[in-house]
Amino acid sequence: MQLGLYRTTLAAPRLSLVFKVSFLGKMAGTGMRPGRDGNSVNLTNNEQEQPQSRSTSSAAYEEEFPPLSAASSMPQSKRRTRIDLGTPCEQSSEKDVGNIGPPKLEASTSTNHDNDTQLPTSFGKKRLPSPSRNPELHQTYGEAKRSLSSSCGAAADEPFDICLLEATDSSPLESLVNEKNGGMRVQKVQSAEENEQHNDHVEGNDDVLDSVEKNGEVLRPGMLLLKRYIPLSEQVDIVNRCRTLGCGPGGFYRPGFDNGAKMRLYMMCLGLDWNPQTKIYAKRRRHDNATPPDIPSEFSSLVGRVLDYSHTLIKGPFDTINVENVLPSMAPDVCIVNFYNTTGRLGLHQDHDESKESLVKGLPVVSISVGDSAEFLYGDQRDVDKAENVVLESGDVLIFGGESRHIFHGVKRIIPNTAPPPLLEMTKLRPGRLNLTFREY
Ligand SMILES: O=C(O)CCC(=O)C(=O)O
Ligand SMILES: [Fe+2]
Repeated sequence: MQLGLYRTTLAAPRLSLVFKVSFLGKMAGTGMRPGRDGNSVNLTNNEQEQPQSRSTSSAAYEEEFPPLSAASSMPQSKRRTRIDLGTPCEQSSEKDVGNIGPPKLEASTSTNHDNDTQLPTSFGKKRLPSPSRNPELHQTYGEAKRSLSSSCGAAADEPFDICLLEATDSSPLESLVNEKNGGMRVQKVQSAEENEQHNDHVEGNDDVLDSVEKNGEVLRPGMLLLKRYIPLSEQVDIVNRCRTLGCGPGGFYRPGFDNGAKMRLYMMCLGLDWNPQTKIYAKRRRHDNATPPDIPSEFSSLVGRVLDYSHTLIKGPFDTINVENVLPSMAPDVCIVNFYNTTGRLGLHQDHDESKESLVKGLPVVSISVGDSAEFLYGDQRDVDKAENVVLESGDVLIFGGESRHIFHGVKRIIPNTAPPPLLEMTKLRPGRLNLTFREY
């Protein structure tokens, strides 16, 4: 793969550009295709679904857990305990982490779309707390023992708390700023606009919170990586906001499958819910009928800035290029927020459950990483051995749209202890990685 041909770098705010772009003529939304099976479903008013569904292989999202029925017929020594089911990230060996291809126990990929038109059979009935929602089982680390003061996640059947302790107010942030600036008080940047404005004027300022040495790189046509795009202050805001939303209705949960498999991550959707089992977007969650929280306006404006910046990168000195053909703009109405423990991962998959119109236009996915770094794989096929590997660090933004909208991608592993220490200090984010992917349905 001649990625070098596509590389473009832009270090901001110095705006030093190195263009080696030879691909710009071949965009214009070509090569786009809708979902593979094009199945559509008509959903009841109760769920108010968007009428589009496609079948991604469920296997990409599942981990290698046997169905519960299979587990009960296993020898005791091989059975997974209740703890296993709740915390595979902590309990399972990492030997197979490198293999994120098709799981050894291939799950059924057939989706019963008839069922998708119904409310879940459990609707209206009291559910027993599932192991995956028992906070005890998430307590991986020594610190977690002390997390009982956490504002959520301390009682059964409450959402997963991505932070270990009560979130702190702005005082530690300010004290850190004071420390780093020799006692000079720096106002915490609040809004996205203020933040941008601030970033434009911090050249030479090595303040740990807001100094960014942004580096943009075009990985492929329509696929860009913006290194360290998000300043620390904004990363803190993102964690705090996700934490608060994640503790409320429609917050973080650990998606599972009918066969007993569980994803190796915690998920929360904003705007619309995406169900990893049915691959369907809906206004309510299937498992608990909760309505996903709205996307905070700060998040939406961040996505707008990211796309504007990406367009600047793509355009470079070539005024004649229509950047919309290379990377169309979009207004996100969906955000899938994933939290990966340090042994979390996500198999290679395509994001192609959005509307046919969105996919045909190549409306981009904007992916934001906060916390521990991840080894991220991407490629043309669902083949780990042929995939490119890039490390996504805290504050990085990855965009894939246009010709790259259907790229296979996944998270091979989380690299422990790589989150910026001040971020952890200020947010008490658990060990692991927060990822937000914005899309327009
Ligand atoms: O965590 C990531 O970087 C990728 C997440 C992703 O691919 C998804 O949520 O569809
Ligand atoms: Fe994805």
